[in-house]
Order: sequence, then structure tokens, then C-alpha cells
Amino acid sequence: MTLPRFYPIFDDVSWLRRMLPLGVKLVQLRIKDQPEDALRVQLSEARDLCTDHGAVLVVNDHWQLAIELGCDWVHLGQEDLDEADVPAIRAAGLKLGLSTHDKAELARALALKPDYVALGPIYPTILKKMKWHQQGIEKLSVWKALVGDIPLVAIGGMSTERAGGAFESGANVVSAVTDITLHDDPEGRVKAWLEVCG
Ligand SMILES: Cc1ncc(COP(=O)(O)OP(=O)(O)O)c(N)n1
Ligand SMILES: Cc1ncsc1CCOP(=O)(O)O
Ligand SMILES: [Mg+2]
Repeated sequence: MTLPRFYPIFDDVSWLRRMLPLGVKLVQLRIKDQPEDALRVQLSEARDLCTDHGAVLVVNDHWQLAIELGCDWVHLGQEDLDEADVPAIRAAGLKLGLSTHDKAELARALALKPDYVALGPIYPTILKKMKWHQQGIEKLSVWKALVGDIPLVAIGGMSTERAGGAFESGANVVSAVTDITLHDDPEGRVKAWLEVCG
């Protein structure tokens, strides 16, 4: 499967309203700590916006709502996997992206036949506290050799300047959060990302 090479992640559907018209074709909604009714509103609007713009929406964490709302993709981390019903996700026809940080996690992920594998943080990230400091760009080549044709997503501390190196090292997709959301000109940054990712 070929995924768009640029994969921004946002924490509110208002970002999708701003960024999808610029040409973003793959986006994750990563919302933490919101009540279920608010999540339902956000995810429903995000689903419809992505349909209107021909973009792929990936729902982070909230796999039951993603099923209920007819979304197409979910992203789960290793801790999410402890709780998630992957057969139910698959039975509902959703595609699945999985986080990995070491070889044991990668083996667990590959056993679930994911639709992409993410490796991170490639560089230090300021978005959240992680037990993994930085994986380094070289690990992308090791991961690519292990995942084969499964798309490989590079995440963590990525920027437009660092994207080329990640692609050269084997990433198929590069994901970013704060490089966009904390930028003085987020729209301008997204346009630069779209340029860099072709
Ligand atoms: C593309 C992508 N890669 C990794 C993550 C992190 O997922 P997870 O480990 O479950 O952590 P949270 O994002 O849920 O805090 C991701 N969301 N997307
Ligand atoms: C959610 C997540 N998972 C691994 S790194 C990361 C954070 C990415 O954010 P940023 O692009 O701002 O470093
Ligand atoms: Mg998660």
C-alpha cells in the first residue's frame, strides 16, 4: 500500500479545518483527556472533512469510537494494544498503524499484520515524556529491512529539514506534531512539508 509521505498529527479538529484545504492527504487526530461525547463530535467532523478532501484520517487510541463512527484507520501504541480488541478492529474493516520502539515490540506488531509500522522517537521530542530518548536515523534502515513492504513511519522530533534524511534511511512516511503546531506560521510550515515530501 502506498501512503502519502507527509503525516501531520493534530489534537483538535480545528487544525484539520485549516490544514486539509492546503493538500494534506494523511492526518492523525490525537486527542487526549476529553469526554466521550466531545470526542464523538470531533471524530465525526474529522471523518467528514477527510472524506470531503480525499484524505485519510487516522484515529489515535479511540478504536471503539473509530469503529462506531465508520472511520477507516486507527493508530495504537503498545500499551493501547494491551487493552484493544484487534480482531474487532479488523472485523470492522479498519486499517491499523502501530508504534514500535524496540525489536520485541516490532515482533509483536508484525504478528498483527499492521498497515504501517511507526518507529520513534527518531529525534528527541518535546511533545510528551517518553522512556525512549532518541532512536536515531540509522535505526530506520534496520526497521525497513525488517518490515519489508509494510510502510514505515518516522516520528519524533521530525522537521522539514530532517525529513529528507529519514526518507533516505528507509522511512516511507514522516510524521510531525510540534514542528507544525508550535511554528509561528503553521500553514506556511505545512506548505513547506508538502513541498519537501513531494
Ligand atoms: C504515527 C504515530 N506514531 C506513534 C504514535 C504514538 O502512539 P502511542 O505510543 O500510543 O502514544 P500516544 O500518541 O497515544 O500518546 C502515534 N500516535 N502516531
Ligand atoms: C506521539 C509520539 N510518538 C513517538 S514520538 C511522538 C511525538 C511526536 O511529536 P513531535 O513531532 O512534536 O516530536
Ligand atoms: Mg496511544
